Amino acid sequence: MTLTPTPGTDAPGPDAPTWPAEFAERYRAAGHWRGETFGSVLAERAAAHPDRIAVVDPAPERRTWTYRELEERSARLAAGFAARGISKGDRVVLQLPNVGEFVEVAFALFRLGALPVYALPAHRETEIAYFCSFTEAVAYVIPDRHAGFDHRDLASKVKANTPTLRHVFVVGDPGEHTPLSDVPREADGLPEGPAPDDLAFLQLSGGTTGVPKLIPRTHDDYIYSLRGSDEICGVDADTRYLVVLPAAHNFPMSSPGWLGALYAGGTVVLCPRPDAATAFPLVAAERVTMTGMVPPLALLWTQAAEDTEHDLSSLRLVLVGGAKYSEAAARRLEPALGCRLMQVFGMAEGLVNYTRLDDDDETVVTTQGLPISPDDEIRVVDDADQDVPDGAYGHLLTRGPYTIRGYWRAPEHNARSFTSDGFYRTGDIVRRTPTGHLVVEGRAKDQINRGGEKIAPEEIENIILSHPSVHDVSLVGVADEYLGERSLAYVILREGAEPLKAPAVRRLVRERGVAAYKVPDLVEFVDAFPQTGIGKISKKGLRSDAAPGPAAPLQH
Ligand SMILES: O=C(O)c1cccc(O)c1O
Repeated sequence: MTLTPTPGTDAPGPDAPTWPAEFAERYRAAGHWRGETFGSVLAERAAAHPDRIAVVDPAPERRTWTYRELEERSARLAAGFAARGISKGDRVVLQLPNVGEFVEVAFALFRLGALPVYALPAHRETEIAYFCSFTEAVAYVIPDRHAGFDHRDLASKVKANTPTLRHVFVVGDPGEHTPLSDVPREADGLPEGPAPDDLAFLQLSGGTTGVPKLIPRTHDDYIYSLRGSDEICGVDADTRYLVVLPAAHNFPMSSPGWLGALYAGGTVVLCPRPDAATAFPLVAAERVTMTGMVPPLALLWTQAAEDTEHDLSSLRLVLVGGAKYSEAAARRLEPALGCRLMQVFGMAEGLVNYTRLDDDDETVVTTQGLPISPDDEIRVVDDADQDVPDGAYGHLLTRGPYTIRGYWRAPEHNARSFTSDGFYRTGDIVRRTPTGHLVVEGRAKDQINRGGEKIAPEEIENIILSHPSVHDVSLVGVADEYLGERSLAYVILREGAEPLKAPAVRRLVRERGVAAYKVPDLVEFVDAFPQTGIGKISKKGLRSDAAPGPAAPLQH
């Protein structure tokens, strides 16, 4: 692994903790880490079946990339990036919707060993400015406009404030920036690529703190999770995987996702929007066999499929995960969509669990599955880190061949989020069934899971606290039939301060420039928060005080 000094600290140190040598040796000896890189995998697939379709981007005009085209175009783009001064280890914030260029740029960066930082299309100035400055990004890749938002203006503002940011590449009309299509497609000049144990990219953590943490994944570890996922889900060269969720999310990327489909030599179909009206005709036209989605979307698809004219008969498997999926909803999916359901419980930090294709129906609708790997170590512990018996609820800790040993440049946070022997504290409360399947009961970490989008309350509380009329605030998740949870801000106003109304609180958050899914769904003004024995705010108390209300619409 290439280690670069951490700026701002005296001691040069690794950007992220990695696996101790004896673990790395064990994972190699077991055949988990095979010395592949994303560049080598794509080159092999392109050599083996150059004319097979790798990527389909159906909108607005159908475009396809064969394996040969994807490999050639991404290698030439990599050389073009290199000619523009982007090198191995540099960070590049990648914020594209589900378009073919996402795949092409990602593979160009993989080939170069530059690290994509996967921003979501929903991220706005606050998040993007932070990703660019914290990672000292040298480039930022955007669409011109997407979902009614002009990303070029945002890029101009961020570039003005980020000294390291030298390039903004735009897919589409560039405005004052550089069109991605202007990057020279060089035939040679491609420098040596990364090693298999080098970092491949930085994924975003759902987070529990004021700012999101970055998750460093290596070629070795991520490719192992793809191979394992492919095996479990039955992904092969005939798989046609529809990317319904934003491609930057870990779930549609790797469980088994678009990267899993490409690893197996299958075809990736990019869905521009996740709604059934957009996706069903694509499933029919492209003969899609597999996809993955969050529970609220699975519910919409289930309802829509019960009365559709579109031919969904090509679908074999739908994966559902990312948030709580009710047993009742899970029972309806298979008959409605006419395909197999698989529950997946995963995290961008690593560990991914799947129910299995040969699990009985009861297990599929009531559990969140088994880990990918026999070398995934699972501990379920009490508050004192003592193991609880099987069947009892406890904190889920995990360590293994594709679970990180620490976040990127976050030593203090790492000391809290990992045990001294390298187990990641997931923050989830689970129990294990006699077959080893995990059932997720809830979470201990301070995080809201809004239909699969994770919100760190602290980040939003800090914004609301900046208002002069606000004395204190607590953002909590409240049960929602449709999203699983939505967010409620309890606000205590300062005595004698200008009164504040709920829409003003929501506007304050929105105008700070954060992703729309983080804007509180509900705001309530209270005189005091429920207190616990030790006087700290009880988020749990707040949650149980809040009555579930009517379902909110899903925001794309
Ligand atoms: O982050 C997640 O919620 C998630 C869910 C399912 C599968 C994954 O890989 C995930 O990262």
